[in-house]
Amino acid sequence: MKQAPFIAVEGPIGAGKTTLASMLSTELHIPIIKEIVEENPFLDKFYQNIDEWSFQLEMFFLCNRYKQLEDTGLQYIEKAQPVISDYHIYKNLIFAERTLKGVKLEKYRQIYHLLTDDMPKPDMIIYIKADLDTLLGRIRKRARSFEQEMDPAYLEQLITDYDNGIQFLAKQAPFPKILTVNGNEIDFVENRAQFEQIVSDVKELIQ
Ligand SMILES: Nc1ncnc2c1ncn2[C@@H]1O[C@H](COP(=O)(O)OP(=O)(O)OP(=O)(O)O)[C@@H](O)[C@H]1O
Ligand SMILES: Nc1nc(=O)c2ncn([C@H]3C[C@H](O)[C@@H](CO)O3)c2[nH]1
Repeated sequence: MKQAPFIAVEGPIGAGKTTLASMLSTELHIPIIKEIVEENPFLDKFYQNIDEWSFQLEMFFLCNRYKQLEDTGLQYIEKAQPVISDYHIYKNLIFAERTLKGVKLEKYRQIYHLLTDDMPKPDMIIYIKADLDTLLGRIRKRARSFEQEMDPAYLEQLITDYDNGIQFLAKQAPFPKILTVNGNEIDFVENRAQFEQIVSDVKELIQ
């Protein structure tokens, strides 16, 4: 593993990615790249009508993340500086494969590969796994209005899609190290010892 790792925190909606990435960034003194959520003009509409708004939403996420990844490459990776992100670019495809169909999915796949195949990829993924009840509880607690009517079946499918997606990524160059965190049982927010165990696992993997 490199001395200046590119770490991505992943997991389905509400798993705790931003929370854990922020805590690790502070603890390890590594700059963080965070997903932009509030300025997204399509999320609200998407949750009201997925079929109608999915292409616009997926393209919006892809363009934003492409720009962030481009900047991350220039500011950190090319200068051999460590960085942590609260997502992996591959999540675009995980979601798009679930929300798009037919010609739009095919067009999206082509654009996704064109934009991202030659971009830097994380060398470590912290994968927060959590079951449906845990995620629904966290989404409720966070209380973003547009997420409150989310269909549990959509979230349940994404849990499986994430398992498959992370397994796929583990086999792709640069063969990222995967640290799986049990988000049902490990409360890195309230339990300091559990958070410190994650920090220690991360340090061991990035040595
Ligand atoms: N391990 C945990 N124990 C208890 N609460 C948690 C834990 N992880 C996250 N939370 C809480 O759950 C909510 C969701 O966390 P967060 O916003 O970090 O999730 P996320 O994975 O980044 O979500 P999204 O997929 O929407 O970007 C927050 O209110 C956070 O405080
Ligand atoms: N459809 C879709 N595609 C994505 O790439 C994507 N990334 C995040 N999200 C949703 C999850 C949270 O509600 C909210 C904040 O993460 O946005 C996405 N939804």
